[in-house]
Amino acid sequence: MAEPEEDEEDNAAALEQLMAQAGRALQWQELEEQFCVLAELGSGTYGHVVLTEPRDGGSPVVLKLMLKERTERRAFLREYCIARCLSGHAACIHALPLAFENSTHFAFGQELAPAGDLCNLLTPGEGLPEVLVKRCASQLAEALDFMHSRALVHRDVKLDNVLLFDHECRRVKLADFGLTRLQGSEIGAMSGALPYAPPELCLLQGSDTLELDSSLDVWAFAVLLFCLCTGCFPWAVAASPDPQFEAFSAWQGDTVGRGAPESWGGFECGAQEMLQRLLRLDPDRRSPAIEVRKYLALPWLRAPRSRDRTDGTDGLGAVDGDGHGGGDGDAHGVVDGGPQSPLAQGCTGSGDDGECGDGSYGEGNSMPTTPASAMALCH
Ligand SMILES: Nc1ncnc2c1ncn2[C@@H]1O[C@H](COP(=O)(O)OP(=O)(O)OP(=O)(O)O)[C@@H](O)[C@H]1O
Repeated sequence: MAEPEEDEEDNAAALEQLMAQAGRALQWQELEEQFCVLAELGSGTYGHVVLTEPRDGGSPVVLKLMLKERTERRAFLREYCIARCLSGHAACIHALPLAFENSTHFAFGQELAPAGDLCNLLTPGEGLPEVLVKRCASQLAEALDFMHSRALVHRDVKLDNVLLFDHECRRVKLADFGLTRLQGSEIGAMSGALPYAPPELCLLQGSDTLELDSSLDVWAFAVLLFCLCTGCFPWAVAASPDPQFEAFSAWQGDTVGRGAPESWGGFECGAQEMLQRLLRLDPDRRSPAIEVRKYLALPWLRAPRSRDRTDGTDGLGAVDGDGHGGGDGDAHGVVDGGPQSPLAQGCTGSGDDGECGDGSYGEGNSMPTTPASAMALCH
């Protein structure tokens, strides 16, 4: 059997080979000559994502345009090749065999996710109905399991990078493989602390590095699930002296069973256990993402909201007329500390001891605003 280092070298060599092939095949093409740009779907650090119509007919195509002045050729080829490799999975966005460059941009084609991303759907401070959260959880777990089985670590699991094909989350896909790297790669400290980053990454300083592992995605996935359930981040940063993170760490290490911190009180026992296992402080002890499947049949949230079905079955009840679950259509909302919903109340709990199994969390719980919940959920 091959040693892990040999596997890593083989994977790295295979990716290099794909990138070299893609680089040789890359054509020079002016965007406007071939495509009519219909709309901008999003923009990020490296460029824009636009909906286009090919001038010679055919279905609309999404193009991810990356500014050459901000994108190295290798980085573009890596993202394109990884996206193509993952295209075979139902829960990974499908990248088309279409890539080109011109004087200003690199570009590659993708299928259209007609309902935008998870930021469109989430009402800050409120969270989604449990049935929708579970649909997202199960599909994203499959996507991550697929990536991790191929030694790829996404490294940017967040609400903005989960694309929707309908407003009921029956089909969601993981996207944006710009930061994806092979397991075992050395990664450095981040410039800005992100709420999705695990403690081992938040601890890195200066020129410290970390060997990339799938457990990093698992942590971010669990933070994303918390956001979907509550409309709040569990903490601003997974490091001291963040008070929410410190309370969570104490709970994780608690041997005397003092119960969940306030912000975890709205989760049912099974969901608390699941999230604790995905958020083990020691990355070696973190569960794989696919473990969420074991918890899908259990209830996750204690305070059912009026727009939730109480039986937790797969027939979604009322979602607003626009299908956005009560949002105002602004894709990038902010948790503003204003009036909180019952789910958000469930998020910080009742101030009760948070013990599992007492079923004492109702809709009347007070919801203190926390620094973490006052952060922008999406960018
Ligand atoms: N295939 C698609 N269909 C519909 N919308 C899309 C698609 N791809 C991307 N978008 C939209 O564009 C946004 C930015 O896309 P993407 O994350 O790939 O770009 P990025 O430049 O890597 O962004 P960031 O720097 O924030 O990571 C997404 O959050 C989403 O709203």
